[in-house]
Order: sequence, then structure tokens, then C-alpha cells
Amino acid sequence: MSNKKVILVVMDGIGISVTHLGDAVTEANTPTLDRLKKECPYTTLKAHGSAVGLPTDDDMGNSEVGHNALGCGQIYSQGAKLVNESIESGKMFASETWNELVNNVKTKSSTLHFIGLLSDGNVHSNISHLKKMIAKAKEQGAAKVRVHVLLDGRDVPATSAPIYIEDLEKCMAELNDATFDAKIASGGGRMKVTMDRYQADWDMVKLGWETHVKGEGRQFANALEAVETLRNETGAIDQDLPAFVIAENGAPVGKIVDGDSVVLFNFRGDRAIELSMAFDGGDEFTYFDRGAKPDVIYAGMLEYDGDLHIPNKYLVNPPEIKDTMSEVLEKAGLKSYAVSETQKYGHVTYFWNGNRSEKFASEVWKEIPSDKVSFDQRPWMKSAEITDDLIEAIKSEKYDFIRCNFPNGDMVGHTGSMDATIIGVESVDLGLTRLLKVAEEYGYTVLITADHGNADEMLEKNKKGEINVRTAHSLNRVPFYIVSKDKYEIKDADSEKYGLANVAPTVLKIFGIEAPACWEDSMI
Ligand SMILES: O=C(O)[C@H](O)COP(=O)(O)O
Ligand SMILES: [Mn+2]
Ligand SMILES: [Mn+2]
Repeated sequence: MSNKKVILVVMDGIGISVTHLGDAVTEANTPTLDRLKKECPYTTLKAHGSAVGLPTDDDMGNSEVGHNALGCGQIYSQGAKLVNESIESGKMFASETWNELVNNVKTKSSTLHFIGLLSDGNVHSNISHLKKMIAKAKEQGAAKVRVHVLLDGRDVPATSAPIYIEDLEKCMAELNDATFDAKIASGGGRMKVTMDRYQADWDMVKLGWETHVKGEGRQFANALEAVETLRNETGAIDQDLPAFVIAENGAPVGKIVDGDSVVLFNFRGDRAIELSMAFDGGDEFTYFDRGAKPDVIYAGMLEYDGDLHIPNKYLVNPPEIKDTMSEVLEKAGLKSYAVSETQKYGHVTYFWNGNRSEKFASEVWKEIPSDKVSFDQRPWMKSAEITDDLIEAIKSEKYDFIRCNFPNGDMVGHTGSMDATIIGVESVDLGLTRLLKVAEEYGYTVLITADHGNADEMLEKNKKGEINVRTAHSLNRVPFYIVSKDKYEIKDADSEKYGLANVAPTVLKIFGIEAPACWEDSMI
């Protein structure tokens, strides 16, 4: 067994800016990160596009694909790519689930509903998938489609919702005729309604159920009017806009009722699981009162949790991630510890272990409850508590490998507040300062990296050359530091040849464990 001990810190959303446009990482006072960059083996990693299994290098990285790659040392084709392929090859439309959904509405003359994130962010969903599914449904004889749109502004520009609404409405207008009727039925900002994750706030899902299923809520004639009115009244950016219902003559145009079919067209799991539980769950579901639950056929775009089999029905198989680092460490007899706060807990456990919700026997997982606020109001988040917990784990001397995620750069970065994000980055640096002292004392090698950028690019230039607030991740590279009393040298540190999938092989190299043949190369 190895006598080495390793800690891996993921500084979520802390990348390296090229433009320095709204670069909260450089603006922040980060004495520890600055010192490490001068003193330690250091390189940068590619964290987007092909390096993490996304369709193209125009696709920014995200936590799901980033933590998958960090945790498995391999590059798997991810949801965005798998759905594209399934639609292009026709496999999705030949699937049993798709045909069941469509035949159900044909035989019952009922409605096919689509619920999901309306953008081309390609993190949770892509509007192009939605448009293709609507067109195919018409071709196959569905007569009525209703779409429940979650407004993004978090993976795409902050106030871009009208672009996607117009795009969808144009597509539906072209399809609508005497035999086919498609409309937007309800919606709301993704951080207010439906897309909660890791059970941080079930009230969001309850509101989604009331809005999409029951058609309860403030009524508008159309989605553009809803966005415009709600924006004027609240000043909120898209992700925070309140829920709305589209109605005609006082009646919602698309309640979900007995006999309907429902597709959640998001492919990423974290924010799709709770709504799926509400649709699939029987009487044992107690997270909120669903009232009389309509008898529908429900399917997700992907299987969102392969262990718990959520949802029951889905359209595309998720990537089957094998030979994860946790599995390899378990086989080698090493003990692992994982910690983060609620907002990133599943990232450092479920995504880390290749979308596996059961832990290995050799692992201990710890969740620190997140605040239920917009994180510009508490930019330090739980960085101090996570650090306290890490120090306790180190001092327990129980663990060979400790991993953690500090969410600040990402979660505060998504709010678009530069001032708050600077505080978020500084909180991470302070956490590292405290952590490194104890890690050194107990003989741990500490690897520090990030899963993608965000805080490094808080502003962006639009096509007209105007500067706007950026709430989305960046496409920038991320840092990789080795802090150790042992001497390690990163091969070709100045090149740009490494990506997130090179981290796990590096960890195994430190432990002196042979990596599975399918893994990428170690950097040392
Ligand atoms: O879900 C979110 O908050 C964003 O779409 C992506 O952020 P994450 O990939 O960092 O979770
Ligand atoms: Mn992330
Ligand atoms: Mn993020």
C-alpha cells in the first residue's frame, strides 16, 4: 500500500482569463494562490469542448462534465453529444419510449408536453433538440404540443430569453396548421422554478408543479409579454424571473392532465431529478403535496440517475462511465473522503464517481448545507465550514485521498456581481491558506485545480462590441498546482497539452498505482 496522501481541491469556476474583461480572479486579493504559482509545479488545463467530451470547442465546460473527467481520467462523449447523435441517426425517434409518448397522445387525442431549459447553452439542454422533437411529433401525427419554458440567462447571456422564445415561436408558427397546434404554456426563471438541484430547495419544484402541471399562477397572453412585464416590475435577469402561465380567456392553455405525455428535454441530471421524482413517484413521494397527480406518460431526455433509475423512462442512454478513480482507489485498499456544500455536493460525489449515487465502501461523503440565498448576498458561502471539515478529516488520519469543491467562484460568478465574486475568490484563497498549513503538517500532497472558468470572465463583449455582464462559464483554461514537500515535475508544463482528464492519472502516479489502460496520461 502507498504511503502517500493526496488532497484534491476543485476551485469551482476559477479559470485563467485571457482578456481580463471582468476578471474577478486577478482582481481578488489571493496571496496564497499568487505564492503557489511562483513556488510550485504549475500548469494549465483545458476544461471545455473536446477535452471533456462536448460536441465542439465552442462548448464551454461545466461542472458535470468537468467532475466526470476529473474523477475518471478519461474523456467520454457527454449528454449534449449523445443526444445530437441520437437525433441525427434517428435512434431517438425509433426508440420504444418516444413511440410510446407519441402513440399515447394520438390514441387519446391528448397533449404532448415538453418542459425544459430554453437556450442553446448546451449545459443542461439545447433548443435545437426541442425543435426537432416538436417537428417529428407533428410528422408522426401528434396534434397538440405545449411547451413549458425555463428561462436560462445562466449558461447564455443574462437577458437573452426573448431570442430563444422568438426562435421557438417561429418554429411552432411554421408547423402550426389545421392539424397541429403548438404553443408555449408556462415558464419562469430557472433559479426560481423547477430546476432545483441536490434537494436544496424543494419549494422551487413545488412552484414548477403548480405552474406547469396545474396551470396556477400569474397569467399572460404570451411568453414575451410575460418576460417583458416581469422584467420591468422586478428588474431581474432571466434566471431569476418569476413563474408565469399563458392563458386565453382566463384559462391556462396547457395544464398537464390525465392521458397526456410529458418530456423533460434537459439532458443533464442534477437539476432534472427532482421534477422527475415528482412525476414518477407514487404515494411515497412526500416532498410537497402534488394534489391529484395526473396519469401521464413521463420521460426524461436521459436517465438522470443510473443507480436510482430516475426517471423510469428516458430517450437516450447516458454515458457509461467505467473505471473511475474511486473504484481504482477502492481496489487498491485506499480510503477516500469527499466534502462540499449542498450546491456542489453531488458534483464531488455523484458526478465525480461517473454519475454513480451509491458510494464505494472505502468512501466517506460529507454535505455541508448551503445557504438558501442568492450567493451575491453571501459570497463566502460555506468556504470556512468546508475548510474546517477538511482540517478535521486530515487530522483524523483516516484518509489516503481527500477531495473537495469550493463553489464560490462559480456560484457567485453566476450572479453576475463582480464585487461579490471577488469576495468569493478571496474566500477560497483564505480556505486554501488554512488548509495548506495543516496538510503540510500531516504530509499530504495538495493538488489544486478547477472544473471550468466563470469568475475569470464576469463581462463580455457582444456582437455589436457592447460590454455586458456575463453570468455563464468561460471557455478559459484552468490552473493546476502541485503543493508538496516531495519533488514533482510536470512534464511539458509550458505546453497546452493537458486537460482535466490528466488529473486523475497524476493522482495515481503519486500513489504509485498503475492507471487503467483506458486512462489519459499522468502529467508527472
Ligand atoms: O446548473 C448551473 O448552475 C449552470 O447551468 C452550470 O453550472 P455548473 O456546471 O457549474 O453546475
Ligand atoms: Mn463547476
Ligand atoms: Mn456553474
